Amino acid sequence: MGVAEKIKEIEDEMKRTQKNKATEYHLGLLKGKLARLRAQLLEPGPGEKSGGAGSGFDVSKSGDARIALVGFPSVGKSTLLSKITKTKAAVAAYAFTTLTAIPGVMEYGGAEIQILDLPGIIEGAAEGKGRGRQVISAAKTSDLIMMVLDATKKAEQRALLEKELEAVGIRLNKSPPNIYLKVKKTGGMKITFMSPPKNLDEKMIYNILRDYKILNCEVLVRDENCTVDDFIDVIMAAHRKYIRCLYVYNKIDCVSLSFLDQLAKEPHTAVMSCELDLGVTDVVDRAWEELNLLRIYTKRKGIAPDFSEALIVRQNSTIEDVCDAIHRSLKDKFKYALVWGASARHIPQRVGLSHLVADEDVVSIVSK
Ligand SMILES: Nc1nc2c(ncn2[C@@H]2O[C@H](COP(=O)(O)OP(=O)(O)OP(=O)(O)O)[C@@H](O)[C@H]2O)c(=O)[nH]1
Ligand SMILES: [K+]
Ligand SMILES: [Mg+2]
Repeated sequence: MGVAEKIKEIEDEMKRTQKNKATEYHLGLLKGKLARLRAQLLEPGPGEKSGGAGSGFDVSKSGDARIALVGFPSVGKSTLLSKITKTKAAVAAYAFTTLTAIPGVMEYGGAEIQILDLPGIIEGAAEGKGRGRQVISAAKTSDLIMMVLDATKKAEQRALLEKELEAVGIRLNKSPPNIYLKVKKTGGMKITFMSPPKNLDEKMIYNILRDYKILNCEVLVRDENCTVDDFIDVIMAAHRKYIRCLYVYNKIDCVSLSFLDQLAKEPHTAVMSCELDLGVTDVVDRAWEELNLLRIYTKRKGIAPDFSEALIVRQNSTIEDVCDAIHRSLKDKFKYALVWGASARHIPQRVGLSHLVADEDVVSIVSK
């Protein structure tokens, strides 16, 4: 039996099994097995390279961050790429117009963001339908997934896509579960809960670990809300990727205003019409926010700052991080910095290395 058939068999058994106290441990074990098989399915087959060199999906990363456009066919992914970058991808009303990964560069206030337009994916993509596997592997390399959805299509499309991404180990808008797991050579299993868990117990964890042949280890569950799925994610940590996701509903020119209002209220969601050029700049701004990056403009004494080139640092960065981004030894010569912008109490503010910077701050470093 092939891996795909084994997966199908387990999924069918899970559907058949009623959820109750008596079946809970058995279902937990099935979930664990399913996670293992799914990881196996993603391993490249004989003679098949992962990502597939030459397959049109091996795009090298460039710029400060990468955003992947993921969605069903003909939702407008390529239309969006053509709108926000200089790259022109083929756009057409038929499904699977795009067959490979097409990179473009989006300039955003001195930051350069790579946008990866991908072929449409369909239900069953995780199991290798269409080019699903390559598309999802490409999406896995991104810093943000923009899930492009068709506002005129049924609401289920979003859940279906989420399920496909889940199946290959992508976790959207989630943090890694707060569970510590250390595999050891000897000593048996030591399982500890920081507070009584609501959805997990020692027996469940013990059974799953045994099934994974992990017999010596230390487990500390730090969050009372952790579930069996979370625990399996921790065991499978090498195959899990936690990625931010912005849900983008396109084609709002074809829906009613009240429906539009309803969509726009969902979390991590933006709405647009590429056709009417409505909301596209808002989508771009929202994507930038979701990336959690800051643009810092440096300024030399007596010269106006250059806003065409930004230094990119992570959220919660300090002047010290800004120095490191400019040059590794700069902070050794650091005397103070002058800051103009949202992080400054007055303008300019004279600050030290520990000062937290904000997006679009202008910084001038004064050295000894
Ligand atoms: N009404 C409307 N149509 C749009 C909008 N944006 C794109 N389209 C149309 O939707 C169709 C599909 O657009 P594409 O950009 O090719 O879609 P895609 O998601 O890249 O499709 P695949 O590459 O086949 O997966 C085209 O006919 C576009 O003209 C929009 O905002 N409103
Ligand atoms: K299309
Ligand atoms: Mg396309």
